[in-house]
Amino acid sequence: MALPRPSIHSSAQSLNHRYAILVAGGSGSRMAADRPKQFLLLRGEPVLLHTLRRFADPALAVAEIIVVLPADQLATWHALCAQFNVHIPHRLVAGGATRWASVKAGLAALKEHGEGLVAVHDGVRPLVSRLVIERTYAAAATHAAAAAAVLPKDSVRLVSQHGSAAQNRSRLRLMQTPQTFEIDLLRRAYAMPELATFTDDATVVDDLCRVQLVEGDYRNLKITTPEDLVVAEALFSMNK
Ligand SMILES: Nc1ccn([C@@H]2O[C@H](COP(=O)(O)OP(=O)(O)OP(=O)(O)O)[C@@H](O)[C@H]2O)c(=O)n1
Ligand SMILES: C[C@](O)(CO)[C@H](O)COP(=O)(O)O
Repeated sequence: MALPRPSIHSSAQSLNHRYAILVAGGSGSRMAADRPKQFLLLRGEPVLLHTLRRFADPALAVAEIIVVLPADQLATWHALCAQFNVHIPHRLVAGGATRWASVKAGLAALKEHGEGLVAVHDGVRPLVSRLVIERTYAAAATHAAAAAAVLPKDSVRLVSQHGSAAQNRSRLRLMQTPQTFEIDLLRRAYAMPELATFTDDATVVDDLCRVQLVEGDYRNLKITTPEDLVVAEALFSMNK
């Protein structure tokens, strides 16, 4: 059961400190490319570089960006940063076997920051807009936990051994990232053991605090399978 938000702000000022963890520690098995999908090129540049740029927007005032990568891909990223002349400050962290483990590793790297807000974002959602990022930080400042989500556009059915049953899609939401939290809250959530039901950060936090949903964006797609890259190329020019 979700409890009322547990945290007490030491000062409104502390919640103005913004951090971001970009998780890019996966292998991209569903993309089945010759390299992890976060390194594939979108408009001639690595997907992850686009994502990093979105969070480095000065208007967002993110104080520190942590990038989580597979442990065996740190050198690849260093080489890409040299090749693409990347000078955006960020800290690199080796991830884990699951997304949960990678977020946890990113959080550990934020250890000297006790207060503030941290946005967790998939490194493979390169088209996220400043507006959506800003919305999650703003809602987390008020509600302690916030996540971007959109309404399903298709009809939805729940399948079982008896067949399938239509669902009321107006009561469903498709979860996106960023998912943004008070740092202390997210730390307490990630101190608990990993469960198979954790598919995003909201599911990790749910038992501690109600997660406020904010309007996401259909263009904020997660690059998962090959056709997503084609769609992302097309969407790029209409994304701000
Ligand atoms: N051990 C992992 C697994 C996933 N991720 C990150 O979590 C995001 C969402 O995961 P997903 O799309 O599933 O990425 P992959 O795990 O790379 O893809 P797949 O499941 O197809 O292997 C991605 O940015 C991915 O890099 C991560 O940081 N560490
Ligand atoms: C976190 C996420 O992007 C929210 O939609 C999603 O749950 C990640 O799922 P994946 O199976 O790890 O790609």
